[in-house]
Amino acid sequence: MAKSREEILAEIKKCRAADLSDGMDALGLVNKGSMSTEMRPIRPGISFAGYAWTVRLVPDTRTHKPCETVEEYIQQKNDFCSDAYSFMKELKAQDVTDHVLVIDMDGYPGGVLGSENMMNFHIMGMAGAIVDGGCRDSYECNLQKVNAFSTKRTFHHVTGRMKGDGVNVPVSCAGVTVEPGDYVVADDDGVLVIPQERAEEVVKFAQAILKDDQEARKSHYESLGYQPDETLKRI
Ligand SMILES: O=C([O-])CC(=O)C(=O)O
Ligand SMILES: [Mg+2]
Repeated sequence: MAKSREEILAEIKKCRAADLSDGMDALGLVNKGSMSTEMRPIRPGISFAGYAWTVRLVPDTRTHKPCETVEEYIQQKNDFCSDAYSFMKELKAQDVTDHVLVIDMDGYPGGVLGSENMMNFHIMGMAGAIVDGGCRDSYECNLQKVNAFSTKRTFHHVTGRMKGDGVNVPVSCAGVTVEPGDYVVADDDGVLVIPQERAEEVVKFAQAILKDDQEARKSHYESLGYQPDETLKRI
């Protein structure tokens, strides 16, 4: 009997991106879901997996007007925000537990992810966020231990630079086409996207690869007198 999405995700979470990438190779899906090496975690040690919840942003043709008052600036920023962050309305209306926000902005260095909204995504139960674009407020994001990957780090705001162009549509993120609901796996090695229709098979190979690796590494730990750690008990 085919496994449920929840069962598949639970199994994916136990594997490393490396095992799942090997599983993709085993099916002939070589390099198919591999995001570009520019896509990096904002600090070492972040690892998560979940269902893709996609957003596409495109360049905004309007530009910032010089403002004379703070009120004028805030008004302008809010107008731009309602376009760039129009996806927030849909996000808030849905159960996005265990989902990964995948934002395609074609590598533009606008800071769509920041220390405020990343905490908001965490509160909503999202596994993490990935952007082919910018993350800002890096110091606070790391202090708060939020799960962000990006191809750029920046101080730029996204507003007035990008605007919404669709949610839960197929997107192209760091070289990979991501369909809503695909499995997104992120760890220190990078980001891998597993097509939902092949995930169960990928996991089968990945588990066998991981099991072999655990056994080999366990015996190396013994030879070197290392204490076993959690990486020997993933499955
Ligand atoms: O304010 C924004 O839109 C982006 C940002 O810096 C944050 O979420 O902290
Ligand atoms: Mg901020």
